[in-house]
Amino acid sequence: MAAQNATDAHVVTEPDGVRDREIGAEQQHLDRVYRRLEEKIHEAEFLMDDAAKRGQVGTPGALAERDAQVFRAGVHLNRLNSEFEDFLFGRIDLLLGKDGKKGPDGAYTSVEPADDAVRDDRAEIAETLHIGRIGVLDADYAPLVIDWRAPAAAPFYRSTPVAPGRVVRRRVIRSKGRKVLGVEDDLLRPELTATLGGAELAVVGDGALMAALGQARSHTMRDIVASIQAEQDMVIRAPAASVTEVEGGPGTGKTAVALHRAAYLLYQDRRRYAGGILVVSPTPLLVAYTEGVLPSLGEEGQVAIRAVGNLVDGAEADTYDEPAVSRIKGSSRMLKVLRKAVRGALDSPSAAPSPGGSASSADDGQLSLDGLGTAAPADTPDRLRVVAFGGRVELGADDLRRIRQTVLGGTAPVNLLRPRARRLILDALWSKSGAAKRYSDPELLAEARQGFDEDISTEDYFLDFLAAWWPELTPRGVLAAMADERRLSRWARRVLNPREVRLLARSLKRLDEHGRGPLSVHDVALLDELETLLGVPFRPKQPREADPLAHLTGLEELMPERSETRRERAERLALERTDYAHVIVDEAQDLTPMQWRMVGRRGRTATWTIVGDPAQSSWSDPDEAGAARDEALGTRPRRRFELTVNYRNPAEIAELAAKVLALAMPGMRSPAAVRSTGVVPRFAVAGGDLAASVRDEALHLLADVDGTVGVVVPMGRRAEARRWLAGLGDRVVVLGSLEAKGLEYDATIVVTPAEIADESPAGLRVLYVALTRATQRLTVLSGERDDPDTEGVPDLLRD
Ligand SMILES: Nc1ncnc2c1ncn2[C@@H]1O[C@H](COP(=O)(O)OP(=O)(O)OP(=O)(O)O)[C@@H](O)[C@H]1O
Repeated sequence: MAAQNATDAHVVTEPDGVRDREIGAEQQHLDRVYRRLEEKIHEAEFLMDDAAKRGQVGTPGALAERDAQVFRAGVHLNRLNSEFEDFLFGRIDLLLGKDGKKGPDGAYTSVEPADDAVRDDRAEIAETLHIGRIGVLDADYAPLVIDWRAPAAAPFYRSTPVAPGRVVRRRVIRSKGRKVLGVEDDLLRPELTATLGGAELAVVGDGALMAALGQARSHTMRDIVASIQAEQDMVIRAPAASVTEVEGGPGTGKTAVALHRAAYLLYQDRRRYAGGILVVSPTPLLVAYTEGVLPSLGEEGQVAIRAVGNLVDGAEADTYDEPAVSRIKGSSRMLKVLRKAVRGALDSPSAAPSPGGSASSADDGQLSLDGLGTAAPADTPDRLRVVAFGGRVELGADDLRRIRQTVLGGTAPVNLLRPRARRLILDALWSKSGAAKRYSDPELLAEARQGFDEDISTEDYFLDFLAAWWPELTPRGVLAAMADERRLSRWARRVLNPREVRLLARSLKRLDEHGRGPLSVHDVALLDELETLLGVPFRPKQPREADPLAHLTGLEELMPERSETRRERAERLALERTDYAHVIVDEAQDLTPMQWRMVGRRGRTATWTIVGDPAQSSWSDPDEAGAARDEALGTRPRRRFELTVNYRNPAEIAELAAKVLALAMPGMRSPAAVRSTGVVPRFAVAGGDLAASVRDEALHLLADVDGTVGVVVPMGRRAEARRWLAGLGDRVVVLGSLEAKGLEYDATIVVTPAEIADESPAGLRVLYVALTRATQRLTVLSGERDDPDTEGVPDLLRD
């Protein structure tokens, strides 16, 4: 059943004066809470003051103690200050519980009422709990406010008239600063005559959910903490173990639920999750839209929200490839191509960060060597010549090729193979020098060999040769090397067809020879894969400079620098690829196979929450993406939830969108809209001047709604559409069809639907996304290609 707990609940029209009296009662409670908060702020300030004084003692112990105290007090003060505004939002009035046990928050723990709590449909309220963004206890440790994430707050969200538990009345309190503005009640046991302190329980208002949904939208998402619905609450509070998968149509609250879940997990187990929750979002626009939600829930800094194109440090994708190229770059076939490319790129100098390698010759010692890659500084040397024991020893192109092939034989990361290559080169030189024959005594032989190795391998020429012949490759460099169509077709043989090779190579020409230049969203997953395939070689740590505490602790003496052990290296590599404790994937249906691999690497030991809607997928091959998702999640058990109610679109808009859903995914059900506005979508037809039509429609909608207007255009029309709408103010936003994902506006114009649908194989699903962004008004503006009928209804949206 749909979780319309607030909408199903019984609502009573209150007699005059009741509302004011009830608001007054809540005001009194809020005043008490504020007095208590002020006391706590004084306590925190005192603690900081005291801690600062202790710091003056100056011993290392006192310093550490001061730091810890100041930190704790600072966090405390910060939380109190930031959550001071509007943090009390709910109240539940409860029957007597089955047992009389209280939890750590001071509330009774029983979910079910006592057998004798109700007699002849009459009952006395036994407990009243106020719910807020943080918990506040009074001086006697009785709860003034319960944290919304505490178990005692769950009935506020979960109780329905069908399963009310102990809840008789649920109240949403609206306040601003210190002032209570209003209350909205739902009666969950309408059959009861309940009393509180002898007086009959009052019921006020027409439902908090509807009040929340009717508000004008701004450019940022609001939290839904005061009106979370029962089916949403089940997801938010689901145990963190393994994988929680959530599916639901547009507007069912998936993004909101995912963010509230992050806050809930932090509350449940802060030690485990602090700093370790990653939220992967499809676009930077959605990141910007949602990033205020967690701070409004009192969680700042512990959760990283990153767009999928910004997951790799230092790589900010700001470009979209055309659909045919995205399909190639996102496909798991790329893995084979990249594996070949990292090995092949050793012969393409641009893949190295800076061309090294031109070695100078020298004949001034017992040994000299000469890396003869002289044609151009960046060329790979094809000969190595040393003078040893008075004679010349040379490795030619064939020798070097053989050594390289031997070293590259396995699947180890290419950048980590240089030590092995170096060893084989020295072996080959030694063997060619014939020196082994001169020593019959094995000890002398070993000594001579050691000397030979040390002498050669410390010479600058040899180091230069190695740097040129086996350069450290960078992911960007390899990507740039793939822009060479001839080379790419070698690496992609039997994986990509010639047309695909051409498209891929051409799209990478945006980058210069070292891979600098604008990256597309799909390039980023390739870079991440390349980084794994290449490996990050160990670099000895630079001695640390001026650590002020070093002389106090003596730690430097206790821990001298050592070379890295294999285990340390494994740990370091694991750390470098930041691994999160929990990964939340929003709009999961859009991740390509290569992106799943990238995200999977960030959650190898994580628990997961994955929210998405297959009907909104812009990826053309859901089966391939599904397989990559399975691989990223491994064998972890999964728990599935479905969200069934659309809180965003009025029924009139949802019905229209359902027509496209029926074309895009026949048989798929769209979620039930929770409200209707009575305003049907408007159909308009652009005359000869599309720009003027779009502008006119935008002006209409600006007059119709108080909040935002989103204009969704085909990806290729983004730049011109921005010009068409210039000067209309910041309530109007232009979006390419792929950028509309996850966002919402009070009013939306969908421009030339057929063009959006034709943009890619997943175009109909992309159009479905565009049609489901509006909370109040929708205008569909057709062009010629839409074949509109006399009413202006485009072919795609007719019955
Ligand atoms: N319980 C609720 N109370 C108030 N508003 C809600 C509730 N649930 C969802 N909403 C609102 O409904 C809108 C849609 O929510 P959200 O963006 O999380 O949905 P979604 O499932 O991620 O949608 P889409 O798949 O289309 O991106 C938001 O404005 C959100 O605040």
